[in-house]
Amino acid sequence: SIRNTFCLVCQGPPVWHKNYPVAQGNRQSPIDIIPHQTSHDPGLGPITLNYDQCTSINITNNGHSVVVEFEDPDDRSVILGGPLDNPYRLKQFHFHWGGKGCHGSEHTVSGNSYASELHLVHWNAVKYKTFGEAATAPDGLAVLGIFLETGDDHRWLHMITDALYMVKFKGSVTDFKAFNPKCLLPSSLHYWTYLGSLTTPPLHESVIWIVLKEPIIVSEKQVHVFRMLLFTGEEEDERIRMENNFRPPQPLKGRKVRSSN
Ligand SMILES: Cc1cc(C)[n+](CCc2c[nH]cn2)c(C)c1
Ligand SMILES: [Zn+2]
Repeated sequence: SIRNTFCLVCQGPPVWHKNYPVAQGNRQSPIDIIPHQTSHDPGLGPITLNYDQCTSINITNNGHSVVVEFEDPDDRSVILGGPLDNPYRLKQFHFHWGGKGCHGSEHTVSGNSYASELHLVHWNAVKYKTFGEAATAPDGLAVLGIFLETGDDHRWLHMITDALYMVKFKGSVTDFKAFNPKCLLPSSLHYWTYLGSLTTPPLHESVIWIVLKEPIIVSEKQVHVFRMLLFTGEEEDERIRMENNFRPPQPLKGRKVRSSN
């Protein structure tokens, strides 16, 4: 298919460094996590997710992923504890996935990738006035990463996949109220944490990553629904299936990955 030559993201990771030199920086994400090389830090407490008052707004296809956005005028839904010095406000969550039979997580574990990866994006509203400002600060964002492994149907993921039919085209959006992402968490909140970045341009090195060790189980059929989405807009004559929207692992550059107990 003719690559959308104007969309840098669509030309993929190898060319991003030309417009975003930080792509070759010292704290880029994702990374390959090698469990026995992580350092267990007894000072690293548990994370807490206070999502019970969260207010989801809508679900949208932004041409790179499918995103559920939240109201964030106050600390109604925050992540706290673990490596974080402040509560971080939930802003949005989205997914990364592969193509048919190809896995699509961003982080890998000992070189192994999962079918998909869910990112819950939070920002430090104690230190920064806006999400945009926080997204450029070294301690501005906290992203909770959750692996999706294929197996049985996930009883709540249907709420998301049923909505995908409404946002097939890039630029489409539909209401998505009263969804609490707590239903997408695994039973254990044990995690790995390290300092990293956004995984698509502008690739800001502003993310404290918290990656849960335990994946959630979803069915291949449910992952396949994500591949029905399109990178392209309704008005474009070329229809390009949204898949493989993950960045491959980046050099660790001497960073420490810490492990909760
Ligand atoms: C300001 C900002 C810009 C972008 C492209 N993103 C998405 C990049 C991304 C998706 N998954 C990991 N990083 C975020 C989260 C914030
Ligand atoms: Zn992401």
